[in-house]
Amino acid sequence: MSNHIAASAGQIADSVLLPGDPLRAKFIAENYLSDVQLYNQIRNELGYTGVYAGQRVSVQATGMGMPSLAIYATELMQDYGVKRLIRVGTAGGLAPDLKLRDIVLAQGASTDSSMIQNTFGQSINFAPLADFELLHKAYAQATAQKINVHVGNVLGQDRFYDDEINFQKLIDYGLLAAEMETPALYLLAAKYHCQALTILTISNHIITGASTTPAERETTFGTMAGLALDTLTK
Ligand SMILES: O=P(O)(O)O[C@H]1O[C@H](CO)[C@@H](O)[C@H]1O
Ligand SMILES: O=c1cc[nH]c(=O)[nH]1
Repeated sequence: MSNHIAASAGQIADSVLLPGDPLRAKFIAENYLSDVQLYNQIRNELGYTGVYAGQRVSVQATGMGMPSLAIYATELMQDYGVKRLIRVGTAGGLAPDLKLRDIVLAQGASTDSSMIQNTFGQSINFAPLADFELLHKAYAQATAQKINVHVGNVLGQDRFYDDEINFQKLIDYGLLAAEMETPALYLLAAKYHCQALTILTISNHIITGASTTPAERETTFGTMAGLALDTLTK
């Protein structure tokens, strides 16, 4: 057991999906995994281990924002020896060509969080990057399954409600979408020499104001979850 995860040694697989929402963890475990064991209910941040395509995989909710994700990612890698982590999250679209339910592979993650500066100091702007092997596999799986994906830089922002941020400037510099966890995930994966990737579903568009319904989101989460699981196991 770690500070926030109740699993005993060996109960968590080497490969883990990381949704922010605990109910998304439950949805993935119930609809995609067989032989499922619930290993964590602390704070309702549900964690499950099961089997997908003959391989053990876990799914662990992280909560919202980098401080929360950092707790789960750190404990998974440091205390449970997890090696591969794929965040499966929602994001607000920024790029004009992004449509609702599109999928984004986060190649890099820009941020206004102080977490990078707290790690490296003021003079280094560390670039949080996806693991190339996972990114390449996810892209290949998406292509084989005719899932249209966008690949590029995303914003991991500290605040969901942020009146100060200049989204237009970020769009001008090619950022695709905004979410709240990926820079911390990529930073910590680098620290622990693990592989990490974020796959995002566009749940709303920040500029146009378009938004999906909860029911629509559930189906699209399925596409993202299947892609992440295939990336980890095939
Ligand atoms: O859907 P999840 O994975 O929680 O991700 C996005 O949704 C939350 C905000 O509503 C933030 O956590 C953001 O990153
Ligand atoms: O962080 C997020 C997640 C989904 N949609 C947004 O607009 N922001």
